[in-house]
Amino acid sequence: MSKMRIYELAKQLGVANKELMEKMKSVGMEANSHMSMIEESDADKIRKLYQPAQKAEEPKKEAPKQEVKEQHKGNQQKDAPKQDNRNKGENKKAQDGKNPQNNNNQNKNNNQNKNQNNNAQNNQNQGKKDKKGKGKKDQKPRENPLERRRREMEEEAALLAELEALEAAEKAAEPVIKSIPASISVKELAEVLGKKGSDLVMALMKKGQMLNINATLDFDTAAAIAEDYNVILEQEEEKDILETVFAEEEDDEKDLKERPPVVVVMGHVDHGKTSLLDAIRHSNVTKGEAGGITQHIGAYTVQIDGKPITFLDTPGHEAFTAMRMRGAQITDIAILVVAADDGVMPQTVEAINHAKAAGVEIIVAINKMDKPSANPDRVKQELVEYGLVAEDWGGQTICVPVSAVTKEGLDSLLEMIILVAEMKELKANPNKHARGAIVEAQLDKGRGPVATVLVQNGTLQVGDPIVAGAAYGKIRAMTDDKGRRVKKAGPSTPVEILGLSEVPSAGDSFYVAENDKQARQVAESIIAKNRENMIKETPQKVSLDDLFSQIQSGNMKELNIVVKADVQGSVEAVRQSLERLSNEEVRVRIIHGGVGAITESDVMLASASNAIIIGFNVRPEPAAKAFADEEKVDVRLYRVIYNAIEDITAAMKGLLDPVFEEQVLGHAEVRQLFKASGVGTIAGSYVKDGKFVRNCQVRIIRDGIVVYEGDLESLKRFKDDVKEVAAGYECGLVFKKFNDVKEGDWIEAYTMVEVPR
Ligand SMILES: Nc1nc2c(ncn2[C@@H]2O[C@H](COP(=O)(O)OP(=O)(O)OP(=O)(O)O)[C@@H](O)[C@H]2O)c(=O)[nH]1
Repeated sequence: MSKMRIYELAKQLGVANKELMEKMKSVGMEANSHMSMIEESDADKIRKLYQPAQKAEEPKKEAPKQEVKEQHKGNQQKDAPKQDNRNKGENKKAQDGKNPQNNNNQNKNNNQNKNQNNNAQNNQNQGKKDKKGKGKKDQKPRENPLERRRREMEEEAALLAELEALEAAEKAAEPVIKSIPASISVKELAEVLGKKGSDLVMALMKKGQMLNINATLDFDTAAAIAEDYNVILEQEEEKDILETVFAEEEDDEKDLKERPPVVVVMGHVDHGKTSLLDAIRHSNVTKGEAGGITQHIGAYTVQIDGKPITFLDTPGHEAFTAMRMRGAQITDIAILVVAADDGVMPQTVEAINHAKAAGVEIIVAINKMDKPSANPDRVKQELVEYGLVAEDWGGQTICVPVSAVTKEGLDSLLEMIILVAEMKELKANPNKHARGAIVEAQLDKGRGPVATVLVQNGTLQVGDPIVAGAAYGKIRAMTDDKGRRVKKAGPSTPVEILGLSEVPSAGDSFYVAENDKQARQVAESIIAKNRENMIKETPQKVSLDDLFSQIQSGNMKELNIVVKADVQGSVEAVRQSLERLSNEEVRVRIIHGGVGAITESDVMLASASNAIIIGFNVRPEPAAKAFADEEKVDVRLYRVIYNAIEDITAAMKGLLDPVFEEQVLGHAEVRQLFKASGVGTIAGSYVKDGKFVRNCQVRIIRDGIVVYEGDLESLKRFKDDVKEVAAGYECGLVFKKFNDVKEGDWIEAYTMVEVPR
């Protein structure tokens, strides 16, 4: 055992927890609770501190009990030793310090002892002793045998009572160990301690703790109270509600049917994951992606020679490790894409590690073979270092040279996937309630929460009541990856579902409940638990500008952040990247992450927990913005994750550059759209507040989400270009390179102004 709890050591050493903790503190060790763990080496040091004292005490502690027991035995057999032992028994009390008054008698008794011993042993030599004159001096008046027997019996009874009392006392001194949840009411604690609630309240009051019977105590407080009652509390392990309610029974072999493999494509940024998947499904996703980086997980099934393969498209940038991890955990095979002209890169290694950790089979696709600088041997060479030895090099790793551009090698790659899948004998039971994972989820204006899910076992059906974390609901509609309405989805099938009460988190498991009521109840208990945790985790305002000075002055040990983003995947990505910035001085902690606009409740949480708010592709609701100003909550808005990471890194080092801050000029609502040849779409809008000026910058906000950010191409009143349009007037807005504006869109006009730090 390399670690132990303080109370265990106290028990070993036979000392009170408090005393031991004091001792530990006196030698500079941490000892905040008797439940704390300590290293065995520290325990040893403490043992040494107690050793000399213990050695001296040991015989005192152990021997008496032994002797009392022996004496009892002896009394029943022999005469002389009985007397001897009884005295020892009495001595023991004195030595134990339980009967200090006996100390005075100790010597006397000892003497008596010795003398009586002598008497007993030398009865036969009485005459001899008398001659020497010793026996004569110690001789007692002769006792009547009946009286002697009565006296012996009385002594025996007294000794037995003493022995019992001793054992009872020892038993009582041994602390009782009980388990409680992470928090408990005073009343419940009293029950655990075997006390009346009112008695415990009184006892706490005497100690200056004014608590009523329904007050909730956290674990540490309850443990400290329990210690006074010689009860050691252990915290019950928290069970995952979902896993408890939906514990899965193992499937019968006969119910299992073959299922398609779930394949994830991993690899370093720009090594061609998206292009490869595109080539496989003959579509072209790359073109639609903002900035060329895949930011949302996708899932779809392709049929290869009549055999289905489900692909999960995972994003490539390091910031998306979280999403990739989830991808790896719900998949059977990982295609590791390595560009032949670039070789093994940091995220290649990361991907290898994730795949290995998840026990996923790796197939290497050496991509970009069409490039003249392609060097597949170098890739194979580099992979060896990570335990992947190519088959043609005598190893077990399948490596397929491919080109997403020329499509060379794609057939071999797919063949290999099918081969590996067949070898793995992937099976599931389609004839039961479904369970699986949320691959991606977002809020859709018209449809509500929309989630892409992957069924892992069972069959998911329209109408099923499901739970995924705090989200629950009856499945209203299901769409497959080709956008077709479906009624059922079996194992390894990705589908988009509608009907959830809220947006679940990507990576959450989902379960089909027995009925709507069960689904709601389970989700509600999860919501209650989350709320409880959130309240617990709050207290102590910070802005990025003064972060460094706060860290320097030692006031800042934790940088709390609330993250809001357009899709759940980005929340997770931002969370992962930011938490990784933690260093020795300050821990970066994401206290809340969610999808959608920044709301008043986000500001409230940030204010209460001294957090800053990071918005990624979202804006604050107007009321939330005002509230944040009032509460002095620092709200930072970003379009790109890198910039958020850069800012926070710089702030932590005190290196934030003087920045330009945007100044909002006004807002307008789009009321009618006009098309004009040569101009594009003109958004007939009404300026609600502030003003719009020529050449200002604008962002188009739809349901709290920024759908466009850029320059205002032209500002019109009727047919004329104007310099400025004030609140209460209509105007025509044309956006630079953007025509997808819709009626009801909210337009924010702003300009950048330099602000001194
Ligand atoms: N010549 C050549 N270029 C390729 C090949 N595959 C991908 N590319 C190019 O490499 C670049 C990156 O490709 P993507 O498919 O976006 O790479 P990715 O790994 O999905 O990148 P992220 O989504 O940003 O992580 C693009 O310019 C592609 O056109 C290939 O086989 N040959």
